[in-house]
Amino acid sequence: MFKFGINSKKFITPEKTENLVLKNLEFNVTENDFVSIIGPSGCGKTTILRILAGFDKDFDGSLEYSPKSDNYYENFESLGKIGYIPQEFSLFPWLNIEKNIRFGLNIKNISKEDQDETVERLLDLVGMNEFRKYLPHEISGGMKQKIAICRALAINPTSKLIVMDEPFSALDAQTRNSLQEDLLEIWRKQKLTIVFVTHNIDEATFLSKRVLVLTKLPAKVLKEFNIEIPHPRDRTSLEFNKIRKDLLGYLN
Ligand SMILES: Nc1ncnc2c1ncn2[C@@H]1O[C@H](COP(=O)(O)OP(=O)(O)OP(=O)(O)O)[C@@H](O)[C@H]1O
Repeated sequence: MFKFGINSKKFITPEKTENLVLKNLEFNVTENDFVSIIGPSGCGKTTILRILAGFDKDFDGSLEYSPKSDNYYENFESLGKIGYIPQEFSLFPWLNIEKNIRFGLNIKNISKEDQDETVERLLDLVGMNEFRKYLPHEISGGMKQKIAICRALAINPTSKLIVMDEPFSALDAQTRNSLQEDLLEIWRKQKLTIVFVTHNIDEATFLSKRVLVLTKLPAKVLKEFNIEIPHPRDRTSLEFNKIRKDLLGYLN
């Protein structure tokens, strides 16, 4: 689907020195992939997602969309086809759940009927129809993140690429596990392609088709794992724990 090839990505520090964050970092993402990125703290994972989402284009390298071998941003970003889901719940506190989902559709001048249809479909998708009139502070953290996912899907109705930056890290273990299952369901139903950053090895093993382990700064891909265990995955199985152990070995 696309090839990420960054020769270098630098930041200027407050001391006016160069901080080389990414160096010769390459990976491919295919249609309907689920790629997780793990690596030491501060190694540049968010920077990669910000580049993928089109928020930061100040780097040396290229993003190639295939099979057209066109410019990645022309295919994705300019058409508003990338959904970005940050770590923190990014809902408007003064709008109810339904209006939060509808917000992006309003600014895109989508007809009332099409908006209604999209809102219904997404609320059904995450099983939150009965909470449509609730305000964000009246629902749980896990629910908020489900609505954030709906909003990303609503804003980009033709979106196929979703990038997620530790979206479940603020949640308790039980909620996190159940949202992981919901996300896999959404990924399957919507035929999405997901690039997912996490610190949690269990989460990466449970969700991903592939896991990229990054080095410390300047980051490149240390190891790529293909996880071929069919879904639903059993977190207590031997094969699951073997992958978890291997990932941990590389991360350390
Ligand atoms: N806007 C910025 N200006 C200057 N330096 C930045 C900026 N954004 C990130 N950095 C630097 O880039 C490096 C990578 O940061 P980034 O947030 O991408 O890492 P990360 O792997 O996502 O971190 P964590 O695992 O802690 O969430 C850090 O050294 C950080 O200080």
